[in-house]
Amino acid sequence: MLRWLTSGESHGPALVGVLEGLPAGVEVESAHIRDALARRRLGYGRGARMKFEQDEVRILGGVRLGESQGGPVAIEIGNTEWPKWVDVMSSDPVDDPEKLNRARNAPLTRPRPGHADLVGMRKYAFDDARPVLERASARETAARVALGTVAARFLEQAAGVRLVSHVVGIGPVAAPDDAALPTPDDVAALDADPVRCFNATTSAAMVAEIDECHKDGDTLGGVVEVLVYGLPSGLGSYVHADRRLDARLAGALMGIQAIKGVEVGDGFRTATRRGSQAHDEMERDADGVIRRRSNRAGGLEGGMTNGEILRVRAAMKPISTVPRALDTVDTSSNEPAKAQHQRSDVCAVPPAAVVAEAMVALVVADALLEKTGGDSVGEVRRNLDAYVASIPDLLR
Ligand SMILES: Cc1cc2nc3c(=O)[nH]c(=O)nc-3n(C[C@H](O)[C@H](O)[C@H](O)COP(=O)(O)O)c2cc1C
Ligand SMILES: C=C(O[C@@H]1CC(C(=O)O)=C[C@@H](OP(=O)(O)O)[C@H]1O)C(=O)O
Repeated sequence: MLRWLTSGESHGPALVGVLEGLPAGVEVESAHIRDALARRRLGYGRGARMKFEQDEVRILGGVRLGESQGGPVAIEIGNTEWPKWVDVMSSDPVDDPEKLNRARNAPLTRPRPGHADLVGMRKYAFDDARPVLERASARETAARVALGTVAARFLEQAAGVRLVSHVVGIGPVAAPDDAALPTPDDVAALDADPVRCFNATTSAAMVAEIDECHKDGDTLGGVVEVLVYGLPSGLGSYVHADRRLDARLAGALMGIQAIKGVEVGDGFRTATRRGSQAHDEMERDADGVIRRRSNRAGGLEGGMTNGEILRVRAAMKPISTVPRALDTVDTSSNEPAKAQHQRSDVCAVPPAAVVAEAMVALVVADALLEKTGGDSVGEVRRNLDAYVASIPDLLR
């Protein structure tokens, strides 16, 4: 079983992620994590913070000489902006009140509709939204991307499984339904696209939409898709609700800040079709292997992978820190007010795709280990090969 946890605040000294249950022998170095974190910072429409803040990666445990050792992997992501926040975000009490008497520490009492501010203040009995937004912030997703990178490396090395994430919609601009799917060979091109979109015409329209929205003092959401190539049949299970891989993927994706919907395969579009047009008909190929003529199911049937490309989508709502601020109530005076706004992303859909990819990697790596067991990459690979060789119709 693969378990993971993150800790840390948006303006704290560092985030920390811990991944427990990873087999020994996964080749992973801090440079791999640094590269993945750099991909999470990409994306047209991100706010000023992405330009000046840097991630500082340190693997603290579980990896020796570039290989996982079987123990929990702990990764620290330091924040170069920490010196500005040393007093306001100090974990120990600050003796000198002057140090806290700064604008940066002024209580935030104008909660943003759509953010965690108001309910977080009520629930944890704060009279300031600062501690709420510090932990609700998607800065935390940097730790998830770090852990997901380790999971993805495990998947590739143990099973040849590779992931791709891309953006299929920003606001009203959507990639055509019949657009070609990007493959793992297209990842460099996706990283180079300003909005992580595989279709040049759609990408240009998305950039224009972000520009328009920025001009209007508004924000945008969108839809991301994660594809997983090379999965064997039979990860997950139909036998109980909490073992269904579709349910586990949906939970993991919904756990990302601002994700409000998840689709598996053609998802909601499938609900509009007749059965004859909704499923993936089977046939035997020349080698006797049972293949599908289509992949509307997105590689999942009965809560299990079916050997086709896994395809899941997640819908992100528009950023709630709207520059042209929304109406709220000041919790210190109870008077009507405009919601707090200093700066914000206009659109964070491209980084959300990278975060979604990390979450899918963690869930799929967990499901692979559940199927194969194994304490080392070699043992996982042997067990997987033996299982695949035993599937009757694959005739191996
Ligand atoms: C990559 C990423 C970047 C985000 N950037 C911002 C931002 O700059 N401003 C903002 O208000 N919300 C941003 N969000 C969304 C908030 O974190 C999220 O709306 C908030 O935590 C409340 O959670 P909920 O939307 O799931 O209800 C971002 C989310 C992601 C995934
Ligand atoms: C820092 C990151 O994203 C932040 C997520 C976020 C939020 O409310 O979720 C709000 C913004 O931070 P601030 O309000 O300080 O400008 C984003 O920059 C990051 O992704 O690394």
